[in-house]
Amino acid sequence: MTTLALDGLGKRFGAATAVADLTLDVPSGAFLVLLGPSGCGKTTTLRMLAGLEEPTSGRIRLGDRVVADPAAGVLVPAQRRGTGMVFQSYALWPHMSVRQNVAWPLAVARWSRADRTARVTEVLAALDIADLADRSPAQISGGQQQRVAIARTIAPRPEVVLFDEPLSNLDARLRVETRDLLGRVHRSTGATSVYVTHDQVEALALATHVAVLRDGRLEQVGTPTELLERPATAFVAGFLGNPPAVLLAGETRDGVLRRGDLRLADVPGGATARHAMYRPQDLRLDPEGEVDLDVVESTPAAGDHLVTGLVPAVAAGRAGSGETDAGPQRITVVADRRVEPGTRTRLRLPAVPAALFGPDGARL
Ligand SMILES: Nc1ncnc2c1ncn2[C@@H]1O[C@H](COP(=O)(O)OP(=O)(O)OP(=O)(O)O)[C@@H](O)[C@H]1O
Repeated sequence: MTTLALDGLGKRFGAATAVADLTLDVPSGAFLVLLGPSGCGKTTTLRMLAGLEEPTSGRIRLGDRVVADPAAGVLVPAQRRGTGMVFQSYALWPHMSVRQNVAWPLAVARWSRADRTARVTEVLAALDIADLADRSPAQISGGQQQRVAIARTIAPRPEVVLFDEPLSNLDARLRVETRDLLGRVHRSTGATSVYVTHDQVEALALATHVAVLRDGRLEQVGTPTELLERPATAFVAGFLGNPPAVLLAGETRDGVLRRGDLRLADVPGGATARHAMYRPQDLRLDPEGEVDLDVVESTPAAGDHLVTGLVPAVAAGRAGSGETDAGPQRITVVADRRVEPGTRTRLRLPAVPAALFGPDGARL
């Protein structure tokens, strides 16, 4: 079983930095999801783990083996890392049957014929595709092709399985089905897995650990619950969760965070706060509330309604010079009734926000 440790990992492409100083450790058997907006460095990190990209700095350890350490001249080639990768495009051999595709890496690794046959039968059954064994990739659907690609990757029992947005070419229903299947496969193989996505619903469903990246840097790594309950930065708070936490921007004056005339929170210890965080379920729609909300969407969800609206910008002149990002903010709250889009209502805030974040985004 294999732990995974990145230590100060960095990758530059010419003058551009794709990944900077990435340090994280996950235990053996973890399902680590790399999550973040487009261009934040997820795929580059995954490709460095696979050995498809050479780091410019730092170190990668898989178990007790250093597989990349440019300062020490170490770069273990992809095929000797004990990793397997599932791509967004299924990349099956078109001229081979499903069975032959899955057997291929075992033949390359010189498994005996008997072991190959037994293992192929086992993984085809695990992925519910035994009845497709003799078809060619052209004769099966996209969802089935992705199952074959997953079967082919896990067949040689890699210690680390890497997934690069494997579900993004599937329709919504197949995405959920295949996601469940991936969870099942992970639980049964126990292989340490690293999974790249920008879909946080997928991330929260599968992950034992989530690393949120932004502009090539790690914002936070932890279990999904840790990140949801104790986000380290305003970015994580506003990115993760369905719906994510609500952040209201304001300005700290005389130890109080204010949004225009509204007092959001006392700020302890002479610190400067920039954002107050509220959990969507702690905000109530109330015509007597403190904050206006211009409703743009009202979606039924599990007996409640997700009401999305814009909190208008703080009036010019009242915001104060330091308050740069108090413009209209799109937020979603959980309400017990539908609210007509196009109408204005108000939000009642709890007396104390769930967290405060400073001007650098860090939690106070
Ligand atoms: N081969 C390359 N040459 C130059 N720049 C690159 C190369 N590969 C990636 N980059 C840049 O590095 C940054 C990180 O890219 P990366 O593909 O890792 O992001 P990502 O988080 O996976 O994005 P997405 O979700 O859109 O796939 C981006 O700014 C990208 O343009």
